[in-house]
Amino acid sequence: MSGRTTGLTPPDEARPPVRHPDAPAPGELLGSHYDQCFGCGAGQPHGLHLEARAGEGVSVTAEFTVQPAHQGAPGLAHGGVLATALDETLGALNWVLRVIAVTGRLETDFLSPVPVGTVLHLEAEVTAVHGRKIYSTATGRIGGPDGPVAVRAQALFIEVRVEHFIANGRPDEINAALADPDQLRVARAFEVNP
Ligand SMILES: CCCCCCCC(=O)SCCNC(=O)CCNC(=O)[C@H](O)C(C)(C)COP(=O)(O)OP(=O)(O)OC[C@H]1O[C@@H](n2cnc3c(N)ncnc32)[C@H](O)[C@@H]1OP(=O)(O)O
Repeated sequence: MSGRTTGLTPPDEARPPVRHPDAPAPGELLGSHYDQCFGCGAGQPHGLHLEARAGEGVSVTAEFTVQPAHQGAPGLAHGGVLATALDETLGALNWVLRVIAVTGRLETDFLSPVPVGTVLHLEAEVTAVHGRKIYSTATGRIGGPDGPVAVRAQALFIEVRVEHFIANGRPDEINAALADPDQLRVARAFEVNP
């Protein structure tokens, strides 16, 4: 037994999230955190190419269009792809907090099938922070911000240092990322956080 708490409900001592003073302005396009990311990278031909924007407070919005490569059943999005879209949108909250955090736990509800060709509109917000633990929620709506909710998630992200990636990533990709000035700029943007 590790004694680890696996609940997604913040403890009583958790505090409300704080928008970083240098966070991108509401409406600003956040860009990809990594060109080869399956969720947001332009370098992945069959990836989601999800585009996220900063929202008000500690929130983001995002969109992605379900492609034929994302099918799980004829004409319908794969559930794992939809979970990826939720995960990626939740990960984009890092830009607003200006911390680096990775998914520790992701609980997903699938409310209705999502056909190929759908523009999925996603919203995510941080609800509470406790130490390195970041509690957040996300929803995905069909067609736009007022469309019916098709998927939703509750998540726990854990703050990590950039060394997490250097220590665990495959050397080829790590070395390529370290040699890429754009990638270093993204990493440094988060490291300024006290
Ligand atoms: C750069 C951003 C990219 C964003 C892309 C989209 C998001 C992603 O998909 S990220 C990729 C998927 N996620 C991962 O690869 C993470 C893999 N997991 C890990 O590396 C580690 O388990 C990690 C870093 C999460 C936690 O390990 P570690 O740093 O040793 O922390 P640890 O001490 O175990 O836990 C810290 C706290 O979090 C809690 N915690 C950790 N994992 C979990 C979990 N799965 N469920 C619940 N609680 C957890 C612990 O209980 C502990 O709580 P407390 O402080 O109250 O005791």
